[in-house]
Amino acid sequence: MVYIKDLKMKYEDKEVLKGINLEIHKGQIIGYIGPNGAGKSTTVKILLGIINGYEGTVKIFGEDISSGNVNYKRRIGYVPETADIYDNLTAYEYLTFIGEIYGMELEQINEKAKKLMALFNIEEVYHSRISSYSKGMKQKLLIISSLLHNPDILFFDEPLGGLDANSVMIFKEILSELVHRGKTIFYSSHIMDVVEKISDRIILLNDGHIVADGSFEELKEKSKEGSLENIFNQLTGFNQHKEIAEEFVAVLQGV
Ligand SMILES: Nc1ncnc2c1ncn2[C@@H]1O[C@H](COP(=O)(O)OP(=O)(O)OP(=O)(O)O)[C@@H](O)[C@H]1O
Repeated sequence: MVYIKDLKMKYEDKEVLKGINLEIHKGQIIGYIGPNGAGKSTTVKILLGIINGYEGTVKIFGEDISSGNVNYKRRIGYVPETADIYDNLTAYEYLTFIGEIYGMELEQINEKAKKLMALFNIEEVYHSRISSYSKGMKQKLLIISSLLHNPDILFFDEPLGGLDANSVMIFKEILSELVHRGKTIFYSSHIMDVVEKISDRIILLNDGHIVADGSFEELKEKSKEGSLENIFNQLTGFNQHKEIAEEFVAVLQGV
């Protein structure tokens, strides 16, 4: 589904991706993790064709995305880390707009959208302006808009922001149901216990390189660490959380 060969990306002089190689197969949930600023969103944005100027080869559904053919985007769904949602619109208007971009029929969009809003318990705001939504309600709308056109690959960048515990449970079940039906999911997040539980394969990006790639069990065996959080700390060479926290509080107190 996704083929990445020797992917490099620079912003001005700053080298963010330093040669990434990756193949992702159908029906997998990939947990894509790494420290802040490691280049996770950059990778996703390259795959989505949002940013150019990279070096290397990127193929989606077997086709090189630099060919200029953007048809592959019809088969992709995306929940960005931060979304510029048109919040003067109502959900009805927004989802109609998104659905039509993907070539769906108005009636089909409306029927699906209403049902999905109801399943997420936000049907009563279908005709309210998005600006009046809570954070979690907006996030549910974003999730719905990424899935409405039934895409084959899903890119989720920190998708749980603002969701309550019940909705998180529903969302995790949705992911496993989608994967059962042959969808492929690329899931980038800092919430390690969720990544640990849902991912078939975990990829850790650090300093522009992939430093770990395997199932949670494989990573655990290799690094001899317990939780994914511990493995993350070990592989990114981080063990000063206590000292940093103490110093932080000392600075606050003017010690
Ligand atoms: N448009 C841009 N122009 C210049 N530098 C950028 C731009 N976008 C990202 N960067 C830089 O590239 C690096 C990687 O950013 P990116 O957003 O891909 O990281 P990330 O792994 O998703 O981080 P986080 O976990 O904090 O979301 C950062 O140092 C960031 O400052």
